[in-house]
Amino acid sequence: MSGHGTPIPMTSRPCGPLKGSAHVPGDKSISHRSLILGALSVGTTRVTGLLEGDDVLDTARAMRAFGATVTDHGDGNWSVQGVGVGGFAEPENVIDCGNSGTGVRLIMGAMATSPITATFTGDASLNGRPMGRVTDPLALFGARATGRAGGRLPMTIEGARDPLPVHYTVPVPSAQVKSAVLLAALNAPGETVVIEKEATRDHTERMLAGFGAEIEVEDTDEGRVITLQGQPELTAQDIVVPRDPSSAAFPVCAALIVPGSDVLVPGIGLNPTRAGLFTTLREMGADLTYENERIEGGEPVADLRARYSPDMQGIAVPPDRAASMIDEYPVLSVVASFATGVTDMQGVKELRVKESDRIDAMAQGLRACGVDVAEGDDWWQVTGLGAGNVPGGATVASRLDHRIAMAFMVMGMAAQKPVSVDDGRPITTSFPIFEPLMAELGAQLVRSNA
Ligand SMILES: O=C(O)C1=C[C@@H](OP(=O)(O)O)[C@@H](O)[C@H](O)C1
Ligand SMILES: C=C(OP(=O)(O)O)C(=O)O
Repeated sequence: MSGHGTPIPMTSRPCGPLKGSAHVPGDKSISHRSLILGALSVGTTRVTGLLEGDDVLDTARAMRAFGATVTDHGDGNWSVQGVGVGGFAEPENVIDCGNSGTGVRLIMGAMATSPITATFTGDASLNGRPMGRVTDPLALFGARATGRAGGRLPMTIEGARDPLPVHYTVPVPSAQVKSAVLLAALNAPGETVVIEKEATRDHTERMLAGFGAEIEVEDTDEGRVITLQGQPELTAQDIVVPRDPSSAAFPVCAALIVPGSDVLVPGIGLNPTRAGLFTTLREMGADLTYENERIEGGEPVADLRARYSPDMQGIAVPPDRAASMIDEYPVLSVVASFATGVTDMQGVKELRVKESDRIDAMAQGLRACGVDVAEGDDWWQVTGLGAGNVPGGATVASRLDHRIAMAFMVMGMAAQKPVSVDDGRPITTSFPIFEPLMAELGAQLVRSNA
């Protein structure tokens, strides 16, 4: 998502019951990691079900720029011929990671312990996001970063020539920071230890083990202690990417608020570090069930069935659940508008440094649609109006943020009047088939202002 060109306004009109099956695309986090670890391994990694959203396509291009051979075989089947740990070549041009925080931060980590220099940039959203959280620990390995004021992109990273292993406690709950450190540690001789006080998504740890790295994870009083031995030979793998719970959130939440709906969302990854939204919705009284629970590729997977739930109630979402649903707060706040009572979301400061300040973007949009929102630095509260009582009828700024755009499209499906966003283009960063998939279920989305 470049942010250049002409915005595409999008409107969601109140619709009849949503019915049918929603096959959402592959997991974004696992897709990025498949390409990056594939590029760092020896042999050919085959990936099935890769998310072909802009964020992941930017990572694929970046891996080519560092010397890997990345091939699109069609239908989500990709292969990556890796260069091995320490084998990255110096890119000839600037690496443009588009809208993707995960892409840029993980790739910076992956190159920071090789004797090469690379310059990174992104769109207006990514260029406003903090990178110091990644470049601080990368400096401990011996890498040097030069960027704009406040640690912003564009930024040049000069990789460490003689990297040292590190011992690092991640100061913010961020899987991107943790992963950047672990990927940098791959090319540092000796043992790197990363500690996270709050557990965040663990796809990097799981996948590193799958590619043959020596990695140990221990839950202690200090938090999760991850120990990785440097300079392993990673061996190419076959990876089947589970469907993305963060994308499943949209058809699931839409079904809960649109009268008469009954939607099945099959094959969703339910890794506990990702499934917080579904737990929260069930606590609110949502008719959301897990069917056909199973293990696929080492990850828990289920078919989610969501039915219209007119009696949901606001709850206090525990702060220690935040990391497991961090990308889902925008759409949760939409569901909360259709519940009764207050939904209280605490410990969510990280929402302010995503593709947009998501508390501010949602608060302004929800208020414009007739919903009361209170907010502080790291919390916000939505006062629900009850099923069928949300006015809607506004055009909301999507701020180069796919989750904001999709959340308001979901709201328009069940509000009294249509809801529009000024620009729907960011949606393709993570959910390129959002429009046809939701239309197939019965949503009425049009590309223009109401
Ligand atoms: O590691 C990842 O794949 C991600 C981590 C999260 O970001 P933070 O690490 O900044 O919390 C999340 O918001 C993002 O969509 C994907
Ligand atoms: C925060 C997100 O992504 P990223 O940080 O990778 O841009 C997201 O997808 O909601």
